[in-house]
Amino acid sequence: MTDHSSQSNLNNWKTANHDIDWTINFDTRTISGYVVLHLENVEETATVCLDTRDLSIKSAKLLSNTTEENAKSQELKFVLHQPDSFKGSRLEIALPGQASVGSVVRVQVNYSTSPQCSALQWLAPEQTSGKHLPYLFSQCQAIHARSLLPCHDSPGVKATYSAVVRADSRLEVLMSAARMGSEPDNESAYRLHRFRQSVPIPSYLIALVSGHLVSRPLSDRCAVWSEPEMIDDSHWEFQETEDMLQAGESLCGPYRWGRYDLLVLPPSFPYGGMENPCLTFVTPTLLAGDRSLASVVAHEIAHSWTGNLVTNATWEDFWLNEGHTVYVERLVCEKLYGSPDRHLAMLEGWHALRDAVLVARKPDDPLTCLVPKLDGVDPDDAFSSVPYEKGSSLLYYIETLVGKDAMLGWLRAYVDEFAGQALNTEQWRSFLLDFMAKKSPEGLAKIQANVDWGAWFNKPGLPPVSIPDGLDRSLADACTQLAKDWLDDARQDLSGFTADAFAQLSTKQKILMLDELLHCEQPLPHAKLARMAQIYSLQAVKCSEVKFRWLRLAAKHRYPDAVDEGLKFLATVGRMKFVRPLYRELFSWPAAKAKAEEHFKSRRQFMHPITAEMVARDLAKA
Ligand SMILES: CC/C=C\C/C=C\C[C@@H](O)/C=C/C=C/C=C\[C@@H](O)CCCC(=O)O
Ligand SMILES: [Zn+2]
Repeated sequence: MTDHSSQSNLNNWKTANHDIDWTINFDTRTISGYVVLHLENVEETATVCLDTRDLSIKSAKLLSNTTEENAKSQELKFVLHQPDSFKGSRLEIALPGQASVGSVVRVQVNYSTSPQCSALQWLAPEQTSGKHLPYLFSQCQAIHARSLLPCHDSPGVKATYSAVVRADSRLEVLMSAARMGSEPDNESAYRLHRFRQSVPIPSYLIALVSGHLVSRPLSDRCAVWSEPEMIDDSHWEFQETEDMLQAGESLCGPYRWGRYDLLVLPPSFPYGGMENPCLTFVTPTLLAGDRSLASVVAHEIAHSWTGNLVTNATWEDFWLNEGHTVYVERLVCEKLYGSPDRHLAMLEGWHALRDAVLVARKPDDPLTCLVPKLDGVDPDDAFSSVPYEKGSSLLYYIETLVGKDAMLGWLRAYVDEFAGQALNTEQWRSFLLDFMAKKSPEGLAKIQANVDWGAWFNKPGLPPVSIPDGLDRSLADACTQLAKDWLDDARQDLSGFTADAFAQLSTKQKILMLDELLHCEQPLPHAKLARMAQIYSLQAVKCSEVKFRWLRLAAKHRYPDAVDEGLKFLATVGRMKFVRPLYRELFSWPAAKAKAEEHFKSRRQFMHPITAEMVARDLAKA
């Protein structure tokens, strides 16, 4: 298997387990310690080559298989190669001799991270809600784990892990693993925390957080964690978590991870959610006050099967993780909120796909293929809504061909077949066709007659089938009509527009209505924007998704208030889904560019390193 995003010799070894020992130093903003890799040779070699980025390697040792002999463990020679433009530096460790197939070695690497570690954001107390203790959190997907520990940093490599983490005794420490207790550290003023992840996971799912954290139970197996200041709102917002988990189990089988906890992070967290096993990380922008954005939790729950159990072998097959997870997310939400909600979500998703393909990129951009070539491409640069929405559209299209019962039967069989494994798109297609041949020959015939695999997998731009054409629009029509009224009304007098038409829409409908306006090329005069802002109170709206769309719409039509309002919003959120499009719109507006550039440069030090890097790349292209 070739993973263009890794420089390790992962094909020579099977990684069984990582033993991690970390000490967190908030003063130097580094983590120091070691990792022991338990490796079984699968192809003869005399080296262990690992992915690293910005790590300071102290030593490498070959551990004996008995603890008594460890004292005599053998120092190993190593070379840390020059860094690649985005893959980091290969760590080449020389073994004392050729390792033969089937032999097992335990290699310990002692190292420390850099303050510039791309997987970590260090927050000073003033950047937290509580303002009196520091905070640290990780984000490893796609290829940032290598800045946290030397490893075979590829999603096709799955291993268990154990961890011992020492930290300031005033702080909690959590990981993407079961908590195995904590105690005062004998040798320091730190507290020592123990963790165990017994389900093999890829390195991108290793996660760490340390801060002033408290928790509230949501069910026997679910809790929500956050800083004390956010725990009440978080506990209310995510009350549906256990229901979503049970809905996921009814679709995909038993939940295999033990606990399902949620962590609500500080505003700088770059994504809506991250499916770290046992401890999903979510952005505080989900705290809408009406549970309207809880579908992100349904998404992260769905990853417990599609992505975390059944995993893309490389990042070129990212749609296997995200397309399936969006498809399952919307089936989960259908069980909680009904079928019209599922179709409304698919219509909203189609807007996101159009935006990704026609606005953020160009329709012929090879990175808008469902299965892009990533040789020489940083996965962070390739990231977009395409694998999520073109991928889930393909699955929904197949459902319309074979019927929902056959599709749900396939989904469960797919999870059962590939749980614990990683696969690529060709393996996915083979399994689908084999399953249908056995269970639904008529469905197979429809797939073979209608699905143009080459167009779906390898053609840039929108898919060959327009999904919205066949959807239930019962919740969408009011949104589309209101948007059309604003666009088509030629009167000077706008008093006919009242607050009620918008107020009676649900939050999800308001989001769709604003997307209809946003993705229309018709001009929107400033008088209309001013009337809309006034009667819909858009400057004061709490829901981040509504607020973002309003600001983007206003900036797109060069409405002057959008500059200061937009920059004020950008100073409060770190979610790239909002930050990048809004900065891009302001960077593209000649009258606003200098102010937006200055704003970014002044904010950069407080931003997550991934977000800061991606906005800098957007600015360079502006
Ligand atoms: C074709 C793309 C190939 C590889 C990209 C893989 C990872 C990209 C890296 O940037 C990590 C992405 C992590 C995403 C985490 C959560 C998302 O599911 C949600 C993003 C949108 C949101 O904020 O809601
Ligand atoms: Zn996802």
